[in-house]
Amino acid sequence: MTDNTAVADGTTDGSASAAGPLLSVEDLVVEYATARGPFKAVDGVDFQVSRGGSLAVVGESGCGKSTLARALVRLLKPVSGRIVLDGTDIAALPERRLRPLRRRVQMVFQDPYGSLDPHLTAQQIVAEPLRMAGVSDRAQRARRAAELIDRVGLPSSALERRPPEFSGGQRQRVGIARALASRPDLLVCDEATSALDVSVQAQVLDLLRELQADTGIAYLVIAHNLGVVREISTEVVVMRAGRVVETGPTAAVLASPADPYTRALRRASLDPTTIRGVKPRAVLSAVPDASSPSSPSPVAPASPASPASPVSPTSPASEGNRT
Ligand SMILES: Nc1ncnc2c1ncn2[C@@H]1O[C@H](COP(=O)(O)OP(=O)(O)OP(=O)(O)O)[C@@H](O)[C@H]1O
Repeated sequence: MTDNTAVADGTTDGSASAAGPLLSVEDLVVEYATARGPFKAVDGVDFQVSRGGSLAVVGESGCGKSTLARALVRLLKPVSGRIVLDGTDIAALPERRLRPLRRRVQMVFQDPYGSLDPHLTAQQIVAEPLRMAGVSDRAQRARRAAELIDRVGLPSSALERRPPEFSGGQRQRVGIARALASRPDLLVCDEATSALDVSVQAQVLDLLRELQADTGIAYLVIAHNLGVVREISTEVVVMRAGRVVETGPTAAVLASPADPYTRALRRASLDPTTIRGVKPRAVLSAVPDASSPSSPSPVAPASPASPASPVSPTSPASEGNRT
């Protein structure tokens, strides 16, 4: 990377070819090894994200959203299916060939308290991906980190502060700056605002929208809050028990959902007893699942008594957090 400005403002480097979707997910299956055998947390999922587009994946707790997100950044290795990033299927690429592509898809995590190293300054946190990307000049890295911190709306004094000295919203801004450092084409935001107060949530969503307008970065937003989905996405994928039950333009799907499960999600998100858009599982699990009529309560997680490591040889622990 040699273009300081582009790195600093998060713009993509133009290496993506212009034709076709940025990301195409095809018949993706991700399993966990459990005491009772392999468990399909993501079961034949298909969707596409256009260049500069914004797609939300929505569904109640346990439907497989985070598993999907982690597979997309290859913190988990799918058992089958394709993840075609700008023409290259990364689903099964060995780490050596994956490494140069990792910078193009970055992730912002839900927990702004746990996803940043508390011992590092914001400058070190944001500069680290630059070092990994081969920017060897320390002064150059520091300059770019300062530009990114400014870009996400934090004062320059933030550079010398450590995560415990920030509020949740400020930490999430540092996480976004870190994710932008490698000039990704796609940001996967896994419940990136759900740990934040409503007003702070709105500020972070505003920031994400501004960044997209300025840079053309694409978003894949994992959310259970339909308010967030409305705010940030133009396309939506509704997941239930590892499968896609409905997909389409966000406005149309939320205005008149075709699937009973989406209707139940929408009702739940409007219900005052809903906690941050999540209805207690019992209500949603009452919606019959057309795809598996024999299972009366398919929304209930088929999670094992004792979750085991993923089936894939490439576990999150072994691949680590690349952002
Ligand atoms: N390490 C694991 N081993 C076995 N099963 C797992 C493991 N991690 C998740 N699961 C199961 O996989 C399913 C999908 O989990 P996942 O975390 O992807 O759901 P989610 O939709 O992101 O939920 P939430 O919104 O609560 O984060 C759940 O049934 C969960 O219990």
